[in-house]
Amino acid sequence: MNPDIVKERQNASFDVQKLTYILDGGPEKTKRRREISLVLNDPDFDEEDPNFLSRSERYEQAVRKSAQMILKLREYGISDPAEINCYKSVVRGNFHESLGLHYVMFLPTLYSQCDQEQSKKWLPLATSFEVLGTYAQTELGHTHLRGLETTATFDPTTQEFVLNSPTVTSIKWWPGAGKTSNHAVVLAQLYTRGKCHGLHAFIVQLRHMDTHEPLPILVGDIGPKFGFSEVDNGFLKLDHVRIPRENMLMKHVEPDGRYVKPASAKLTYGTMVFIRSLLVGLSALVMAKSCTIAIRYSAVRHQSEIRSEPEPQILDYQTQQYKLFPLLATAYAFSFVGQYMTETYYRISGDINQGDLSELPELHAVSAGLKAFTTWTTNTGIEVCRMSCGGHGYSRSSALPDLYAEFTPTCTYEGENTVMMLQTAYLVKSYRQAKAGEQLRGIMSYLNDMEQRHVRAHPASARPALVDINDLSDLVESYKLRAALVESAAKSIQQELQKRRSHEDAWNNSAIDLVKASDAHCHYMVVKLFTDKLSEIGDPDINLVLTTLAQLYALHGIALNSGDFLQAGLLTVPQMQQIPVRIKELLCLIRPNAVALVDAFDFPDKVLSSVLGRYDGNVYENLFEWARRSPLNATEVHESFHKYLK
Ligand SMILES: CC/C=C\C/C=C\C/C=C\CCCC(=O)SCCNC(=O)CCNC(=O)[C@H](O)C(C)(C)COP(=O)(O)OP(=O)(O)OC[C@H]1O[C@@H](n2cnc3c(N)ncnc32)[C@H](O)[C@@H]1OP(=O)(O)O
Ligand SMILES: Cc1cc2nc3c(=O)[nH]c(=O)nc-3n(C[C@H](O)[C@H](O)[C@H](O)COP(=O)(O)OP(=O)(O)OC[C@H]3O[C@@H](n4cnc5c(N)ncnc54)[C@H](O)[C@@H]3O)c2cc1C
Repeated sequence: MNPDIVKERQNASFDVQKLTYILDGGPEKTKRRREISLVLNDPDFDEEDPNFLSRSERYEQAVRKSAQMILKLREYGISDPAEINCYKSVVRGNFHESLGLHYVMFLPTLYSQCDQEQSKKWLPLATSFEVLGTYAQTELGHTHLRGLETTATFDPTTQEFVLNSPTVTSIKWWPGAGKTSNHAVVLAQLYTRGKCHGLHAFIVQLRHMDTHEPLPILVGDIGPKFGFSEVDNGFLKLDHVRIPRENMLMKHVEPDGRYVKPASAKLTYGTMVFIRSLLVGLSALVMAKSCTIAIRYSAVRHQSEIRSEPEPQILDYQTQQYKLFPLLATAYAFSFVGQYMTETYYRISGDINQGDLSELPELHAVSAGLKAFTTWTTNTGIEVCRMSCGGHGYSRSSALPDLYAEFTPTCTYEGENTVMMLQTAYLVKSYRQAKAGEQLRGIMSYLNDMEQRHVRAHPASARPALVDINDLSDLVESYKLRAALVESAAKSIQQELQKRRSHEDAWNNSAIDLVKASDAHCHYMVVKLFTDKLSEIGDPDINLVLTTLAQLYALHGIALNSGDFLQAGLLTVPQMQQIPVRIKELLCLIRPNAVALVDAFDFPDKVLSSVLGRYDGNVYENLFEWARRSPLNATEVHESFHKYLK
């Protein structure tokens, strides 16, 4: 064990194990997660570092691993979805799996959109992996749902739907698993009795069940990407492909071609809401991994000098702390927000299953906003962690380049982030309702205060600044008032409308304000949820260290967005000047606990797959050992010497 890292752990002021329990949701859950993690010792999962393999080898290794996982899950009798998730995330490490779409999109779509008869037919096939599915929605030319071109036309004479990609732009593009899957949920515009009824989901067989040869359908892999090398993101061109009427999910078309309207057309989009909710937790996980790597490495890396003494640990540099500790605070904040998002998703989707759709718009708005907010922040954060590890951070052995490449598409898939932020129509709507005197419920209820509390932009001089920057509840209140930026967005739309612009143009001309408002709303939610969580934590040592992190998260966010807080008169200039001073104090308070705080995330070394983030801190000898395994070192003299240099 590296002596620096040993010393760091001795300095901790709290019980790391107890904090792990809080993050997992209780000691029982930690125990079970650790039991599941023992799978890492299974020699059947031994594999070559994917960084040393070609794309095709990576795909093959990933398929083998996916197949092994299925067999092992059966062998160990793991069937609880949360446990399956935990198992898979341990085995997957930092990469994705070829069967990912089957688990995260195909199966959930079947679960939520099959009727009884369909469930009976498809669920056994899909859960036994005879049917391997993907989710084919996006097209070469469009992702915007109303713009999708693929059609499904009902033919009552044969009781079939005819699926067609009429143009190049209508070819399905990006559905994961172009080579792996034999079925797809295809999203297509439904036509019956000559009328279009919008987007609906259909189960389409793509490949022969025995030979895996494609049916008369063009299907394949779209080629190498920035990351996702384990995944065969695919293309799919359907040329008048016929499927039985029973393959339409939720069966909205009667045998005579009559269309039966669903309770809400948006229920077809349910799987996207599900994944967006999950991505909040994924952001927390990846931010936690990145911080673990960068902070452990910073504790063992010595460089340069502060005083004329031996070289200090780079973690002692104030600038290094300023790079990493706000991200550490963010990882904790997002962990608690992820827990909230999961609970909220299951609560509201439970109500939806019972026929109560009243909270669907809020679930959509919150999951879209938090997905965008947390993935954007994490995306930037991973890169800061990589840079903070200097040259060794650039090596694939650090895992940080892979974490970035695998995570960055979360800002794009499942709804491009700006587009998701623009789903703030709900915010503006809520604002208008609150202004009209309606009492809002749930997370939007802060807008009820609008009129009474005059929550709106004021010049600094007009508002007495009562904020104590050391008091978290005051900071939460300031974020809440800043979230009233939605008022500026609503006003901008109003002004545009007064200029006789159409509603659509008024919206587009206010889009920057709308995204800002959405961002401010999400930021408020994160600060509030982090602060609320503190009241549940009884252990005084842990409460203290997490309070320090929450303060840092809140103050750092204000420092980055000082213009908003000053403009709205929420803080005065002298208070603003105090914030960097307080931030520096908080960095000093966090410093002795930094390694313990990342240890509490409890990532086994094999899951981190990072030479820099090793628990034992023995970085250099392992870096050397990793480099020696590079395929270029397989021979002492590379063949290119004989071919070209000699
Ligand atoms: C843990 C998981 C880990 C890792 C994952 C691993 C592997 C997976 C890897 C990759 C998977 C990627 C899969 C995909 O990307 S699938 C494709 C995803 N595509 C999108 O997300 C498309 C994004 N676009 C949209 O969702 C829509 O186009 C839109 C932007 C939302 C606009 O919708 P639209 O209906 O066309 O038009 P509007 O007029 O704007 O909306 C009408 C109305 O409906 C409301 N609305 C929209 N969406 C929803 C919804 N999902 N639920 C509820 N309500 C919705 C909208 O707010 C508006 O409401 P009004 O009241 O204003 O009418
Ligand atoms: C790794 C990966 C896996 C994927 N897996 C799947 C899958 O399995 N199945 C599937 O169906 N799809 C999948 N996708 C597709 C994914 O869902 C889309 O790429 C995503 O929804 C974004 O759409 P787009 O690529 O068309 O971007 P565009 O919408 O073209 O975005 C390009 C730019 O235009 C801007 N823009 C677009 N519309 C607006 C607007 N209304 N207002 C303001 N700005 C706007 C965006 O902000 C962005 O800056 C995957 C994508 C990736 C990268």
